[in-house]
Parts: sequence; structure tokens; C-alpha cells
Amino acid sequence: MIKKMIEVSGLKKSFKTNHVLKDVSFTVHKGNIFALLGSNGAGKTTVVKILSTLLKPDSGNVSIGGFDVVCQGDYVRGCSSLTGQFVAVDEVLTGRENLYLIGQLKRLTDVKSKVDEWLSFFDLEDAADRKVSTYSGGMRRRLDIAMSLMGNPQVLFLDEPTTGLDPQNRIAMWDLVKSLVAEGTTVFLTTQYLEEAEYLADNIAILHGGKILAEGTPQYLKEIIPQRGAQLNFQNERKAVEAMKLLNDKGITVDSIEKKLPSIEEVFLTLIDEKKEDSNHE
Ligand SMILES: Nc1ncnc2c1ncn2[C@@H]1O[C@H](COP(=O)(O)OP(=O)(O)OP(=O)(O)O)[C@@H](O)[C@H]1O
Repeated sequence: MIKKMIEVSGLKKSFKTNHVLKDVSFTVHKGNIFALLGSNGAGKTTVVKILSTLLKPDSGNVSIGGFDVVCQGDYVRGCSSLTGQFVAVDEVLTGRENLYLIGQLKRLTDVKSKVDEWLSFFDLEDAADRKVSTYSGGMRRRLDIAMSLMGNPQVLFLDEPTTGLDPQNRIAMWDLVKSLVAEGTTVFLTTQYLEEAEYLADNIAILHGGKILAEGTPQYLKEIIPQRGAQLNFQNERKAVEAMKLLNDKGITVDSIEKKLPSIEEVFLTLIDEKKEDSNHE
């Protein structure tokens, strides 16, 4: 049976007259990645705060791993962990010390081996004994997530995990989220990046105007709006022009022909990779 790890129904939350969440419902199954998508101020962080017991809902039912966030908060905190938007690492400590501190606070029995395990998993071994103040943004975020994972949570909340990361680190973060899920963790993430939700999530919910506008797999969501024509891809422009002539001869009109240019992200990543290869050969 598929286990429901996060269940939210009829969730409401207002800040004075600002009715941020008007009626929010969704379910996340064990081992899935669920992305909550929304514009700035849509209420994504508010949902994460309620799910992680930092904020009380006004009404509705919210449970994590079968525990109610309002009356069983300790159990919820015991089975879940939050990595917020603003990195929560201690700058004056080293990466290793940050992890060690969390392991001790969580009263883990095998702190040293856990610290080593996560340092290696997050590719932070070389920087482990340097102060975090010398880390890059991507390294801080990796350390932050490693700290969240010290107690092996069943559910991980990631609030905009890739905001402020460059494309390479963003892709590294995506790989990391996928590998966590492969090990059985359930991931709930918020994002403003549509491609992030599409690449990562098993299910996406779009939050707007205090409600979930639509929810489903990326494929399902793409199919709920009318199709905007069909696309044929050819190896090069010459072949496309030939195909267009053939279609026109058969009375099938081609409305337009467009050269496919790489996105700036593709340009950036290709150039970086080429540079890496050059320096490997030097
Ligand atoms: N503690 C609070 N007190 C008053 N208003 C708040 C509080 N927390 C959030 N809000 C308001 O609730 C609304 C939703 O905020 P929230 O941070 O949940 O949005 P978000 O979707 O996460 O936005 P972003 O993408 O910019 O992080 C905003 O209008 C915000 O000003």
C-alpha cells in the first residue's frame, strides 16, 4: 500500500486581514518529490512553516507521517526536517563542527560516522575543517541540507532550495534531491522555478490566490491546457526546409519554421564544461 506521508486538507491561514491560505488541500506519498509552485508572496513559505510546526494553522487538518502538526508537534519534528530559504549554518564553526553539533543536539549515538558519511555524500570532505565563513553559497546550502539529514528524517522540507545558486550548483542540488529520494526520503519543496518543478517532482501543485489552482504530475498539468500546435525536430535547417516543401506539396501548410537555438543556460553549462576539459588536459 502507498503510504501517505503528508496530508493537508482545508488548510487556512491569515495574517490579520491578509488571507494567505484560503483552502489548501494536497497529499504527498512516501518516497515522492512534491513541488509547491507559486509566485512571490503566494504563501509557499507559510505552508512549509505550518507543515514543519513553526506556525499554527487557523483551521484545517495537517499531518506528517500520520502525526498531527498541532497536537503531535514533537512527533512531527522527530520524523521530519526543514532546510529554510536562509542558510542556517554557523559561520564561525567548520563544516565538520556544524554537523557534529547537530548530531549531539539530536543525541545520535554514532555522531562521528554520521558526520563523515554526510561530508562525503555532499562532497564536502576537503572543506570539512575550514570555517563556514570561507564556503561558497552552494557549499553552505549543501552543508545546511546535510545538517537537516543528520537524524535521518523521513520527510525533508526544502524551501526554495536552489534560489541564489548558479546553474551548475542548481543541477548538483537536483541530483542530490533525487538521490535522497532514491534512499527513501520524501521531499516537499517549494520553488519559483518552473523547470525545477518539472525536472524533479512526481507531483506539482500550483498555489495561487490562497488555493491550489491545479495539482498532478508534470505530464498531467501540461495536458490540462489546450495543445498549442505540434513540433517536429530536424537535424538541421536544410532538412527542415526540404520537409516543409514535401508537406506543402501534399497540401499541408507549415505556419512557421524556427531555428532552435540553445538556451543561455545550455550555453553557460557547455562553456563551463569545455573550460573544465581544457584544464584537465593542461
Ligand atoms: N509572520 C507574518 N506576519 C505577517 N504577514 C506574513 C507573515 N509571514 C508571511 N506573511 C505574508 O504572507 C504572504 C505570503 O508569504 P510567504 O512568505 O508565505 O510567500 P512565498 O510564496 O513563500 O513568497 P516568496 O516566494 O517571496 O518567498 C505575504 O504577503 C507575506 O507578507
